[in-house]
Amino acid sequence: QRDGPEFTYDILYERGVKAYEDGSWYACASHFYRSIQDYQFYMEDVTHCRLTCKKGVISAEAVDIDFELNYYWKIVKISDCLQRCNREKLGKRAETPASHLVNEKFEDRVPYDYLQFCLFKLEMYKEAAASAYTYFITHQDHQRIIDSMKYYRGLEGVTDEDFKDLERNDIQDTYASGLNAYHASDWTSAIENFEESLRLYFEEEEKCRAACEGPYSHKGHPDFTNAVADHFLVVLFCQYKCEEKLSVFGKEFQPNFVSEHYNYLQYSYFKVNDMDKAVRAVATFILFQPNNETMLKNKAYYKRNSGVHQRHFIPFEEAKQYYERRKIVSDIIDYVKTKHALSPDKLVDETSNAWRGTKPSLKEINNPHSIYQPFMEYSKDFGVTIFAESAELGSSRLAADGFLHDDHCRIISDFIRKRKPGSTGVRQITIPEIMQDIAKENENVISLRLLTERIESFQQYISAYYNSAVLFVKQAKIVCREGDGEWEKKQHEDCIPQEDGSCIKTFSHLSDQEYIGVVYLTNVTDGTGELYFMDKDKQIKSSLAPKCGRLVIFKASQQHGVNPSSVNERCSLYVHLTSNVNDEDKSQRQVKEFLNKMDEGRAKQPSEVNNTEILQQFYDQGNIKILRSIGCITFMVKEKMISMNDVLLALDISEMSRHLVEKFLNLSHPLYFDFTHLVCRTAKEEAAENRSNDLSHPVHADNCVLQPDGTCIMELHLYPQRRYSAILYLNEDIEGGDFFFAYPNKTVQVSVKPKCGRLVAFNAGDFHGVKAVLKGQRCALAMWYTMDSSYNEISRKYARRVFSKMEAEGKKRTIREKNNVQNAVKNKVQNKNAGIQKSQSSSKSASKESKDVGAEHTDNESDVSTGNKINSLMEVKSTDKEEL
Ligand SMILES: O=C(O)CCC(=O)C(=O)O
Ligand SMILES: [Fe+2]
Repeated sequence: QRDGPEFTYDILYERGVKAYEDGSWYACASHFYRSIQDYQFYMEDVTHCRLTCKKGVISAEAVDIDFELNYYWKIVKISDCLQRCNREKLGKRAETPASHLVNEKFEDRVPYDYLQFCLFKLEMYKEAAASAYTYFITHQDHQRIIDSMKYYRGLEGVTDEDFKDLERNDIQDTYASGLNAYHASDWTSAIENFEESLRLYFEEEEKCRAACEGPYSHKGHPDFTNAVADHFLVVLFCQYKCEEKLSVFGKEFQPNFVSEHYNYLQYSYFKVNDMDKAVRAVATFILFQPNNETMLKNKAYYKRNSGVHQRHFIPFEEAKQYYERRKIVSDIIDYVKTKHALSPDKLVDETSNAWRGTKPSLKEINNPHSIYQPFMEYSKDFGVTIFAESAELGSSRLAADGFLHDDHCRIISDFIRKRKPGSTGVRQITIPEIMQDIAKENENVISLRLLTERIESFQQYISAYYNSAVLFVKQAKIVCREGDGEWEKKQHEDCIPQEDGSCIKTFSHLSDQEYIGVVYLTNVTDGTGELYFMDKDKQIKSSLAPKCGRLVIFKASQQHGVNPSSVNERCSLYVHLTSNVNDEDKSQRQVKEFLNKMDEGRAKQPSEVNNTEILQQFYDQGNIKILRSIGCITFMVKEKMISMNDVLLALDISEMSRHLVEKFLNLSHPLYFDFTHLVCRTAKEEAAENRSNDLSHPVHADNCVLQPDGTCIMELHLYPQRRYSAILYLNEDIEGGDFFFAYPNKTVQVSVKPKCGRLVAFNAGDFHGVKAVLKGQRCALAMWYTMDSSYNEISRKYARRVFSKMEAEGKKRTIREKNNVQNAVKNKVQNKNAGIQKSQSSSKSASKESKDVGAEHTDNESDVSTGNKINSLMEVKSTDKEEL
């Protein structure tokens, strides 16, 4: 068993991409090199297991029972062997394989494309040329890579030899040596090389076939035989391509690569007077190409002149097996293409040259839905938890929580604020209408991005749940029902309110291929406003209360209704999906195009990570009394619970901290906020004496999960994007609550007392914790920084936008008031104006002040060095803590 690598190829790939995006060329190259190497090791182990298990079991004695039982008995034994072998070879990795999307990237040689660019940036042109060429081998129509290769070739020091296929096996080289020897009439060496190249070929071909036996996810719920056949065919098509993949010489595919060996060999054997083998080589060649005239003439010659008979023409065994195997495989494929009940064009695209990567791979064609399958799994990691399924809700229905965070709910419901209720008291806005609003006011782009991204995720989630290849959005809209009980009920006496905002008298018959997904945007806490499902007799069978982030999925044909809510407003994002592409609402696509344009082609979505999740548990334990994100405090400003200036101050101070950290670490690339929040930890009631060893926040790192053995594992669904952390303390009138850096065994390395204005900054991978707060309330502004701009904290932009709008409205109001009152009492107007101006200017001066403070205090007070990690302590003269 190999020691598992610290990071597996999928993680390294992910990091490589990030480094590439950050312009960290060295990190990019090193991550991609390591990822390619790890992938090769990994695949070697996996195929080794497949081959040895199969050989071991196949050669074991067969039980003399009927064919089928015997066969599956063997399969069971092979599978048992495989599990053991994988566990032994791969250790923990066997349990958490990389997603097949990543594997496809490796199969398709995508890492080499990144690699060539990063190497180019590092001015490693020879290496860049090799990587580019390696990528080119599977992407021969790729203009950009062709241009890059031309460019590299023109550079000084780069020669033809540098353009080598880094993924090549030894077959080509050996074959080339054979050819050279042959042309130099060195028959012995020619024979040696051609025999070796054949041996390598058969070996590689076997490995290639074993590599095809990967996972498969089924469409629908096929019965046993169909499930086996489906998976088998996918494997078989993949295996059939192995010949194409290995029969390459130079950069060209050689159609008769295997049989050509026997052509050369027959002549070489003849030349060294090995008639026995020469005759067998003739027979082998004719097996592959029965109508080849030259070889038939040769055969006649041997018969005539060397006294050999027909019975001597025995093909070589390994070639014969290879040939017969391929013959059966191609018969099966022919059969499937022409006669199989499955639509053959769906099953395989004859012209596709999957391996060369210019067309979608066979797997995609054959199994399009599989890309969605892991999606639900993956969503769990983002906090989407299924809480009711068919058993509780009725068949083909699902409800889950956590699809949106509170911030998201507010941002999305904002779109509908200006809409007036219709005659039934329902407010709604569709995506095209949102687009129109945005076109008019040119704002809300960030919110729109969030909305479309969420709709898309939802669409994938629903597709995954119904195991459907692709579902199209027929309609998406936001629907709000006013919470005012009696009035609503009257409106709906003779019809059944629907989630889409309508109220229907009779159910129309909808296709079974249409689906509805609803995500609630508000909490309805008084037990009203439920969604309910009915059976055929209109009896209510199950119901569900709306709650921000809760999603419900059901078939459109299933009859549902909505109870009016009596107090709270009931808002939801309603998405109607269909399998019929003609019914697709094209505006979804327009929105995407629009966003792409807005983003200068960079259509990356904001982080989906729920940053407050981890701290939530402390919150639940009563340890943390205040936990506020920027989104949350922005909302509080809107609701007039706190003043805008206070929040602006927090934004500015955190911004200043970011600058400080950037400067202190001497970074050449900017840091972006990943997440900012205010945390206050309060002493527990119980006696302080008993708590001296308690921790308020256990030892952890901010971007990886500390393992019992002291290592720290980056989980892609957590926060690997976080590079640095900073905590700005806001008070010191407390006992306990020391921050500390820790050793991997969790013992204290060095501790820091919180103090108003003190900033601790560190590499997000450093271990740290917080000791119990013994007395008082300890408040801090926690900040996490990333170098990946696509994680840039959306709430910060949102807050700025909300505030500037509020300010603009404030100004408008001032002008309006001014005009109105001007004509009446001039003196009063002046006073009023003065008041408003004052508060505005104080907002500006507050933020300006804090910026000046930052400029004065960029120097750090003390350094704490922990090995190769960077920790730093800085003092920031902050304004009064009460301001926050
Ligand atoms: O409040 C502190 O001093 C540290 C908090 C922390 O480490 C975290 O929230 O991840
Ligand atoms: Fe932390």
